[in-house]
Amino acid sequence: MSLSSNLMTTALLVPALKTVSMYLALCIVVLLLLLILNPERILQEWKLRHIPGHNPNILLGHLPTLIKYGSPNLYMKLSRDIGSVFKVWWGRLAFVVITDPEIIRSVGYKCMDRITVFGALLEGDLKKANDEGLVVVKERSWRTLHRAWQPAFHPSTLSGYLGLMDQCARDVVKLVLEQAEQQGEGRVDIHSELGKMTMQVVGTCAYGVDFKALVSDQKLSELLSKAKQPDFKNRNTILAQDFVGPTLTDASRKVFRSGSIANGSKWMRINVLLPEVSFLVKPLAFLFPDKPMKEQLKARFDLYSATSHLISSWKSDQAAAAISTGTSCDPPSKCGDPPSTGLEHQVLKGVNGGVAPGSFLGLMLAARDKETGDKLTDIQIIAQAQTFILAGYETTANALAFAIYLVSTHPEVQAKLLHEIDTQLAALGGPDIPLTEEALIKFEYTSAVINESLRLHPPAHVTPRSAVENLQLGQYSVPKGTPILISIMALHKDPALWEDPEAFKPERFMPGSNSVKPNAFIPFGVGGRMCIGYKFALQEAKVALIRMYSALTFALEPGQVPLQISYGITAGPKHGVWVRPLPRR
Ligand code: HEM
Repeated sequence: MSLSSNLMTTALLVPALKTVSMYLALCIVVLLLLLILNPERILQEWKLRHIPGHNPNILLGHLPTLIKYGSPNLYMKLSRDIGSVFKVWWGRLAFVVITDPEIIRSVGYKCMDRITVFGALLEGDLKKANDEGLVVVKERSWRTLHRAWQPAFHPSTLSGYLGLMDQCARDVVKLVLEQAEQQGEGRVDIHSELGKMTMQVVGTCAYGVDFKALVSDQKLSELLSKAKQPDFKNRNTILAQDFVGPTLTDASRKVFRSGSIANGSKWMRINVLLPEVSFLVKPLAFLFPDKPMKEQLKARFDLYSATSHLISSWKSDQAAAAISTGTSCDPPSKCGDPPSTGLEHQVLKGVNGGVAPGSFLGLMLAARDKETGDKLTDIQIIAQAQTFILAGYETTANALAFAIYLVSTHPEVQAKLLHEIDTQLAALGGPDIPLTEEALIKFEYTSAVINESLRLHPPAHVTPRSAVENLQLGQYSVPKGTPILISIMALHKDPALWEDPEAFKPERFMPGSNSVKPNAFIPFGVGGRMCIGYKFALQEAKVALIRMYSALTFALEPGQVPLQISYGITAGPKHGVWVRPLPRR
């Protein structure tokens, strides 16, 4: 091309480019103006104008501070600076945060729906399996589902879980020693090992099959890599036997890791910042997923497919059993029903030959709507099974890891704990005696240690609600639909409610102490939507501490005080809790 034609092209192109960039700049300005002047945002700001709060950035709200300091730390600061009702902007959406015990109680009882604006970016069945689980579901379906869940936490069912919990706690002691010896030069991340234990417990209770989650890291990665080989012979049978536990442990961990605003996909943050253009953000996120988004989708997919695989195996086992016993199987869909309902459900073989009570899955398959008599749909069942695992695994593992961290940094507490465990076990007949419900009641200091850890480090540090009607929050009124956040952490560390709130003092929770004010301690939430699994979690945590401290103490590896915590959907140790297990016997 000659020089003159080059010059001509440039002369034509430059003004054209200038026009395009001016046009683009104009579009951006208009978009920004539309976002800033967004009527919904302005209306929300107007309706909540009387609620105190720090001035937000016009586009980002308080997001940078929330991410930098961790949301509960900001709520605690604002609660001290402003009072027990204040406004925080998560990007372009204002939440009213409450930290007063009476206001929290009244909201907990009145408001039965959670607001779920920070849900993962999901589509199709993965979205349904998330949205129809008991934690997320709206009030109307919640009642039916809540009724279906209840028998799983009936006192008689809970005592049936004791043998399994006890066996898993003994097994984790062995595993911790093995891991420390073989792979960690004497050190081990106790948080990770406890995660395997809680997964083994919830998984086995949920499905009634040995979850094989309590394995070494090396074995876990071997199993996972085998699970990924598509042409593995008899994959289906082997999956249920060997891969489900490890696959679900790995997937659940990743759901939490990449599911938070701070550590999750940039698309999630954009979605929070620009809810007005969510219809654009979602398809873009699926077209150009970043690493955390890919991790989240893969983990959700694994969780979904492993769960639905187990449900179909469960159904075909039931069908086979029905045929072999000559039970009617007509229509064929009836074969999917579990053999019994309610509390008299089937007793299944649990971990290591121990007896686990009837599985949660069995309950879900047996559940019928009280009014319509309808069964739960397959997707509803998958959603509940998935919820059981997600809600019960990470929370309890975090609670136990925090307890071990706190005990290891407080020798005087450790001495009292060891004394109680040794004396009570000796009185019961020796360290290997199986634990019963009556026996557990006697471990009062162990319970106090768990409660005080849950006060200082509540794994679920916040719980959301949506105002069911125009509400009065102390001196402030808020309109129907206002998103509300109950800050459990701020309540648990309120200096007006707790003497020396940052100190670890299990004595506060000992019988006879009057240090715990009414409604000031709510690690499991409050009202109708309080944690349905709290007794299960407390029983599991107590058995685990008794078995672990009966056999071991833990020396904290240097450089971990104060412990770094990551605040996402739950609060958990950011880099684990690294300890040297020291055998006591
Ligand atoms: C230390 C362990 C645990 C902690 C700290 C914890 C904490 C919580 C909190 C704070 C809530 C929200 C309550 C509210 O909004 O008022 C909740 C809800 C829930 N938790 Fe837990 N939880 C734990 C263990 C478990 C276990 C073991 C399970 C089941 C196996 C479970 C299942 C659930 C379910 C299904 C909900 C939703 C209840 C509903 O909306 O009706 N949790 N949990």
